This record gives sequence, C-alpha cells and structure tokens, in this order.
Amino acid sequence: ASPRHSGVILLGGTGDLARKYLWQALFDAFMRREVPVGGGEGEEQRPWMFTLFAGGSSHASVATNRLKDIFDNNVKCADRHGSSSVCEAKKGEFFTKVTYFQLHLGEDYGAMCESMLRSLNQDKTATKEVLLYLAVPPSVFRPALKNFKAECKFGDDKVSVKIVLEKPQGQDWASADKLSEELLKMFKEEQLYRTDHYLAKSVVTNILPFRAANPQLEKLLNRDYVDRVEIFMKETVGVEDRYSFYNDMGVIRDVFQNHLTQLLTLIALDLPVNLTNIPSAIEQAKLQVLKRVIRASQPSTLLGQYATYTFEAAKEIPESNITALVPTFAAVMLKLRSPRWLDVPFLLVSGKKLDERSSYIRIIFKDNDVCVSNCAEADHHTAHSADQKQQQTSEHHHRPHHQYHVPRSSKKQIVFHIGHGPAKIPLISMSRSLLEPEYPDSLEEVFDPEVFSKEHSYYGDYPQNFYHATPVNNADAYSTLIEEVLQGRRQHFVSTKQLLLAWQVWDNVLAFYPSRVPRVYDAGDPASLLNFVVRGDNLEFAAEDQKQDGMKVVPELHQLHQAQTPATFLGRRMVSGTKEGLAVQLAREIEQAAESEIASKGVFHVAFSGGTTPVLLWQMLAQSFASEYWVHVHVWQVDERCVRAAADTHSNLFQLDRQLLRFVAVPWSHVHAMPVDVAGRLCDPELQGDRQYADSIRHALPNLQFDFVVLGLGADGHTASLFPQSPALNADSQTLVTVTEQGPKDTPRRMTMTLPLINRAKRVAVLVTGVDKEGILNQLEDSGGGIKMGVVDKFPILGVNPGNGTLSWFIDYEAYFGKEDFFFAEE
Ligand SMILES: O=C1O[C@H](COP(=O)(O)O)[C@@H](O)[C@H](O)[C@H]1O
Repeated sequence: ASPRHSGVILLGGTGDLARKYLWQALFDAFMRREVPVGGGEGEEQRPWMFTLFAGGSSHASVATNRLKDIFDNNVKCADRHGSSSVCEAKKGEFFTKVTYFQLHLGEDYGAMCESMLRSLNQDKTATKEVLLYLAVPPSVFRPALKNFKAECKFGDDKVSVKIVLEKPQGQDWASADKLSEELLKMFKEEQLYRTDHYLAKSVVTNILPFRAANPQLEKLLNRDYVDRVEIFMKETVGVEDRYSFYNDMGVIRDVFQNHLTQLLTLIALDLPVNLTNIPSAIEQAKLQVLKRVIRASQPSTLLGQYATYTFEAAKEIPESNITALVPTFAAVMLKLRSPRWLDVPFLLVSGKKLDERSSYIRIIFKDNDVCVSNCAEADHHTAHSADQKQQQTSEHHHRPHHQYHVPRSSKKQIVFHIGHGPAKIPLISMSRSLLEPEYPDSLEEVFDPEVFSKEHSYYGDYPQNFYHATPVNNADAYSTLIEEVLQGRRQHFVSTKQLLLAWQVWDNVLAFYPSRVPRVYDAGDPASLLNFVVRGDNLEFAAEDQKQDGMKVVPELHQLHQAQTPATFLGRRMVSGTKEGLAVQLAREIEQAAESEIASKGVFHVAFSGGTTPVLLWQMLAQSFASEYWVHVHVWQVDERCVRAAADTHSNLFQLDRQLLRFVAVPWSHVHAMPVDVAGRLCDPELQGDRQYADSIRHALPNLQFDFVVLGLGADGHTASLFPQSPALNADSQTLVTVTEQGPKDTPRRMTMTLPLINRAKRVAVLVTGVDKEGILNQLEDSGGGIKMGVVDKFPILGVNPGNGTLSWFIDYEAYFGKEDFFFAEE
C-alpha cells in the first residue's frame, strides 16, 4: 500500500485546548503508527508520515517557548505507548517535527501552505492530506478560513483537505445558519469535521453498539417502559478563566445545544435496521430525533447562577460588559413528538460549581410489576434471580459468583457513566432486575465492585444490583476525535443538518434567557436550592429560596408595573406585562377564541402579521395549542414581502413556518400563503396575486370576518404593510388585499390586507414589544387617537378600528416604560 502523509495545521497551537488535549491526542496518533501496540489501528501498518504545524498570533519566539512547555509538561508517555524509554525518545522526535507560524495576513497563510506543500511532496507516491484544526475563538473562524481558502491551493497537488472546527458554531440558529452557509461555499460537507468531544467519550461511542447488542432492550426503550431519561453533566469548577467567552454563552449555548442534545439523540434514535450503511443511517436517525424534539419552553426550564459569578467575571472583563443574568446552571425538560417517546421526560441538567463532577445518562424504567402472591419472596427472588441465572450460565459468560449479599433492587435503570461521579472508570451499568445484557466486543464486563465508591448509594440502588461493563478502549475523547479525522470517519462529528436542528431546539430558550432572573446558588449548592420537581409539563424548584431568590424580584416589580399601567390604551383594552408574559397571554386568548369558534362553527380563521414581534407568540402557540384544534385552524397572512417565499429569510411565511407551522398539525391546505412568488415572478402586477388572495378570502369567509387578526406596530406607526402616506391606506371596501411599494429599503414591495378587511375582524390584537416602540406609543397617545383628518396617513395603526369586533393592545413594559431596566428598577 502506498504511504500516507498527513499535514496537520493546528491553529491556536499554543492555546488552552491545544495545551490540555490536542498535542497529546496528536502524539497518541503519531505513536499508534510508530509503535503499534496497545490498541493501534492494525490495518494501518503502511508508513504514515506527519508534518506538524502550529499557527497563532504570537511571535514565533514566544510561541516556541510555550510549545516546549506544553511538550515538557502536558504531553505524557503512558502504558499505551509501550516502553517508556522508546516513548520518551519518540516524544523528542515528535516535538522536532513541529514548526510554528505566526499568522496575521493572507500572505502568512500562503507561506505556511507552501512550506506544507513542499513537505508533503517529498514522497510523490504518498496519499496526502492536510488537516486544518481550528482550536481558536469563533471570531477567528471566518478570517482564518478565508485566508486558508484563498492562499492554500492544495487541490492542484492532489492533497485532500479536512477542516476540524471546535464549538461554538454560532450563537443561535440564525448565526449558525449563516456561518454554515459561508463554510459550505468554501468547503464540501464531507470536508467538515465539527467536534463535540462528548460524542467521542468512550461510553458515548458505545451507546449504539450496546443497544445493538441487546435487541431485547430495544423493546423496552419506549414510552410504555421508560419513566424518564436523565442526562446530567455536573461540574464542580466555575467558569475559571473563560468569562469573556462564557459571558456571551451561558450554560445553554455552552453545553445544552451541543453535548446534552447529542446525548439525547443517541438514546432516543430508532436504531437503524439496515446495518450495511451505518454512518448515513445513524445520521438520518439522529436527524429524525432532532426534528421531533418539542422545543423547550419557559415553564419547563429552570435557570441558576452561582453566587460569585459577577464578582469573578469582573476580574476578567469590564463590569459594564458582564451579562448579569447569564445562567451557569439549567434544568430543562424536553419531550419528543414521536410515537415511541411521546410524553417521556428527557431531563437535561448541567451546571458549574455544583456538588460533584459527574456526567451520566440514566434511563429509569417504570415500576410496572404488580405482585399478588408471595410478594416478600418475589422481592427476594427478583434480587437473586439474575444471580442464579448467572450461576447457571457463568461458564459461558465467565461471570464469577458474587460473594456478597445482594440487597433488594429498588429501581430498574441503565446508567451510562460518561465520566467521574461514583464510578471510578467509565461504565455502562444495567439493573440486574431488568435484563442480563450481552456486550459487543468494544465492551468488557467488570466484576470488581471496587470500581465504584461503595460508600455512596448508587443512583438509588446498590452497585451489586447492576451488571457493569467498561469500554475496552478508554482513550481520551480528543485522541479518539483526532484518530477519527485521520481515518476519515465522520460519525462522531456533527453534520450541518444536526447543528442547525439542534440550534432550533434551543432558540426558544435563548429568547427568554436575557430577561429571566436565574436562581442564585452558592458553590456546591449546600442549601440544595437547585433540586427540582417535575409537575406535568413544568419544572419547579423544590425549595423556596429564603435568602435571595431572584425570581421574587420579578413578581414584585411586575406588580409595581401592573399598578402603573392603565387597563386601556387609546380607549381600547390594554394588556401589559413582560414580552414573554404577553406572548403567553395572547396565545391563551387565541386558544380560547379557537375553542369557542371551533365548538360553534367547526373552523377557526386566524391571520398573522410578520416580522420579529410575533415570534415568541408563535413559539408559545406551538407549545400550548392542543394538537386536535390545529386540524380545524386556517392560517392566513396579514402581509408578506415580495420575496422568494420558501427560501428568503425575510419572508414572513418562512418565519411563520419555522416557528409555528412545522410544529403543529395544521393541514397544509389550511395554510393560506400570500401569492407573492409565482414561478419566481415577485408580486408581478400581471399575475394579480392580491386579487387572487382576496378571492380566496371571499371563498373561505363569505362574511369577510376573520376570527382573530394579530397585528404589530412599527416605530413609524405602520401596521400590517400599511405605511405612512401610502395610497393603500385609502383602499375602498371592495379592495381587501393590495400591493404597496412603501416598505423599508430592504423589502419595499409588500402585499398586505387593507384596513377595510382588517376592520371587519371579530377580534384584533396589536402586539407591541421592545424599547424602540416607546416613542411611537407616546406619539399615538399625544395624538389622542380617534380618526381625525390625516391622522391615519401619518399613523396607519390609528386606522385599525374594528366595527363589530374587539381591539386589544398587548404592550410590554419595555415599550410602555421605555429604557428603564424594569428588573432592577428598585436598586
Ligand atoms: O465543552 C465543554 O465541556 C467542558 C466539560 O467537559 P468534560 O469533558 O470535562 O466533562 C465544560 O467545562 C465546558 O464549559 C464546555 O465548554
């Protein structure tokens, strides 16, 4: 076989990640090939050369010293590397292979890549690749990749390129989507290796093999048998020296969107039956799960922050930049919209400065066994039966007899001990009362009870009541990741589709993140303030915080503001609250209206405006609206931008679909999209899309009366796409829909319902949120409302005046009170 030559460029080569994990992982890869002992990839006996470059912004002399320090203190020889003297010699050799490049400008990349190419071309017969590992902050991704793409033309020399990217990949769905789009313009999906080091932890890589080896277990992994799944990642450390990073991230972005969501997919996915094409079948199965996750909601999310957070953050970042409410702890209950897992709570929990360091997944089974006779004996028998069976089969399984008493089993569960915690080594533990497991070759059974700390009770049971197995290969996660990249295997990496779907799960939580006061806890949570209970779809902290519960601040100020806001605005009903509170309240009112209309006439017609204001409302509706109603609901658009409807993120329909429609059972034939894009012709007057839409309305609603219309308010007083001074404001009663040209610069052409149509609605709600609406609300109040000459031309919203229907203003505190930070108003 021809030799292989891997050129590794480690950007951020002297950084934290490189120091702690990456150089060791690269050394492991090097040693596996140099001295193939102890788990070396057997097939790789052919020569495999490495050229190692480190890149960074420091001056070469400084960086070289740092690299030396890393090699002296962080890269270690271990048993797996064979003889220690040989290993030490190899370590020296490895270090001499590393060349550092200071990278600022495009030309620096050019020089580095030329040098790499020279090295790779030394052996013309070798199969060559370049592996660019970006162990750098996200702000460096784009410039680094652009320079690399522009300056490094490896393709001409038949050198394949792999790009390894660390998290975070974006801050939310939109930014991740943008970044992915840019990446995919430069590289192919198969070239991208997005790391999630949890996917490479030894127990985690064994979840699917373990499931596959136990087909009887598969029959139990569903809503009939599983009570709940706990996915925990507890840490004792704080944010340490990463405050400037963590300040923008918080715990949800840091570990929920990636590690914990990925772990959930591995438990929840339908094990592919077609084992011939495993990686792509697993990819598809994971995507299916991610599509079915019902996004987290406010009531199913608890947030916390350790007491010293802001104090410690202030040592690293300017106080004015500190995000005071950033959570360092969260507990979130997710559920899946799938027949297999419907209503099974997946409890995801993670936090810093907690009482112990422990990462595990625990599948807890329902207690479905009902004993009728000889129950005391049955309990005794359950506890012993597995042992008896084991004695009978011990020859086959080589399971030794236990010498100790096996106490009564209390819970049927499987615990995947990913790291730390009561297990001293990574373990998969399964209650003996559940099943006698089979193990794949990658796991070996552990009989020694010393592998867990006995003084602890073991997740509500005794260690002896479990079968335990540990991965044969317990390599560090980064060592596994590097090996997988070298081997070109992407199963333990995150694809673009997975990344984006995972962000969608969390966008919702991120939306209320900045305005939700986390519960404050002391390091180690000695007062157990973070313990919580599951009540239906809600999570609640178990104990009231006597001392300083941040959550109390909100109700008090809420009451204060409630007292200050009147019940009417411009003579019509006004509902005030936080923007989240308003979304909940409006969703509830829409739901009640739907219930009553469906009960009386079997159908409910609702029209939504676009923009960002209704997003929270849609998210609330998607969660709270019982699915049986949606089949009777017709969804209409108040207005739409003349853009490519399905593809353009400016399109109102696109957002409506992303936030609401795809999550509910509304029949597609009930979604009435404005025909702004007909075969690529955008609001072409010849096609008369506005008249078509008006005809659909006449057809579906002969009395032209919508049951509910949700409007917004622009800072200039516009509503729907009826802008100040627009001729559309003068539409006669026969013109139900029209096209206007007066929108803002980015999307001036819009299709919109007209005032005569809106004013026929049974219920109209105007949703106004955000501080930038304070000015227009003041102007409207100053105008005194009412229809005076010219006032509608100036403030189109004042033309909304349903003749036979109700009009309610939903105005949030920020819009009503302006800039004041209402959470801390009393400080
Ligand atoms: O990705 C991350 O994980 C670490 C914890 O990883 P572990 O392998 O030590 O369990 C966490 O501390 C960090 O905040 C997060 O970014």
